[in-house]
Formats: sequence, structure tokens, C-alpha cells
Amino acid sequence: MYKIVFMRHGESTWNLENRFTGWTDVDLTEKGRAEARMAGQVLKDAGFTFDLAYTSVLKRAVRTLWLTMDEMDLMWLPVKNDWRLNERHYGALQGLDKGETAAKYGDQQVLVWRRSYDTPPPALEAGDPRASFDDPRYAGLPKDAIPLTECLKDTVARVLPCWNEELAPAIRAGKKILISAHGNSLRALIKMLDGISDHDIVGLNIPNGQPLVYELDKDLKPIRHYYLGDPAAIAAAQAAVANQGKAK
Ligand SMILES: O=C(O)[C@H](O)COP(=O)(O)O
Repeated sequence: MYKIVFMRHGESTWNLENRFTGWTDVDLTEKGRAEARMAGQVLKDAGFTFDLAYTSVLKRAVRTLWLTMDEMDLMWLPVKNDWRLNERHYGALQGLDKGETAAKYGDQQVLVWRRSYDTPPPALEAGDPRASFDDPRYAGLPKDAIPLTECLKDTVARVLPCWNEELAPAIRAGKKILISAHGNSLRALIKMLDGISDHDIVGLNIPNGQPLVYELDKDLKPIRHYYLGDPAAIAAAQAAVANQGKAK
């Protein structure tokens, strides 16, 4: 049996401000830093240790990983930054207030943009300063790999090769891995691992800074999964994430 740990980053400045973030590279708040340290403490107390860590190229996930590793006295751990673990690109919604957007377009439309499998948010214009074409961290990518918006299906399409080429081989090689990523890149991974339907994935919300353990069989099929930490607090945090996209 293999065990891997997923973790969504701690609270970011735009989580606090309730803005659509996507590929915008915002940092953690103080609360987010505390959540990341707490995750390290919880993992340490539960007896976890790791050989290798993966994260995105966005600082909220990278810093969460650093703080968690620091708390576990694992700053030496090899880390692989993979853009394919980035948050789902939020297109022209990036920077907008989620509640105001719901007040303008309706809760249902915002739910579709946030959670539907195959309807992307409106795309950025190619010349929009929010587009990532000139960002050096994506310099090695073909231009058509850099999104202007993404639905979850698009995120699955980039996360799946990351799983097949990086994560799964590391797990099979016996490495204990920690993956610090984002709400929707983790939803994409979990959808794929658990075979969740396009319909049911709408109801899955990932809380910030909570280690999520997956136990996998020899074929890397999930046996069970569970959050470390207080179930009531986790359920409340999941409900809070779901409610972020509603008009006040
Ligand atoms: O990109 C974002 O805004 C968040 O990290 C995830 O947002 P969501 O829960 O609204 O999809």
C-alpha cells in the first residue's frame, strides 16, 4: 500500500479578499502561513515523513510547502516545481471579487464558472496584461500550452500527464511524496484518481492548508482517503469555500 499527501495552499491574500486568482501569483496571508505551519505540525504528529515534494510555480503553494517542510524539519527535501500543478486558469475573472461577480451574473452562473467540468470562464484577450506569455517561468512552453482560461477538463488534461510522467513513477519507485497545490488542480487529480463523474465533481471543495491523505493499492487505485485534522473544522472550511461564490 502506498500513501501520498495532497495539500491545498494556506489562505492567500486574494482568498482573504475573495478574488478569483487562477494563475495570478499572490502570496499567503499571515493566517495562510500559520495554516501551512500547522499542517506541518499535524503531519509530524501523525508520524508522516517524505522523500520528495511537488508543487506548482505559484508562490502561495511553494511557500506553503516550504513552511510545512520547515515545521517537519525537512527543508532538505528535493522539490519539483511543475507548472502543470498550477491553479486552474480563471480567464477574465482573475482579479474580480467572487461575491460581486455573483451579484452581477447570478450565483448559478458563478457556480458554473467555478465548478462545472467543461464550461470555462470567459477567456482573457491575448493582449491582456494578465496573460502569462511573457512570464519567464513559462518560457520553455509552447505558446499554445499557456492558457487564457480553463475549465476543469482543461486542467485535467495537463494534470494527468504530470501524474503519469512524474507523480505515479515516483510513488511506484517507493518515494513518499507530498504535493502542495491548489483547489482546482487538486480537484482535477482527485477526479481522475477517484473516478468522480463530471456531475458529482461540482460538489467537491478543497479547504486551505489541510493535509489530505490518499492510500493507494499496488495499481495506484485509491483504497481510502481522509483529512488529518478536526473533521468538523474541515467540513466548515469546505462549506466556506463553496459559499465564496455566492452573492451576499
Ligand atoms: O483561483 C482561485 O480563485 C482559488 O484559488 C480557487 O477558487 P475557487 O474555489 O473559486 O475555484
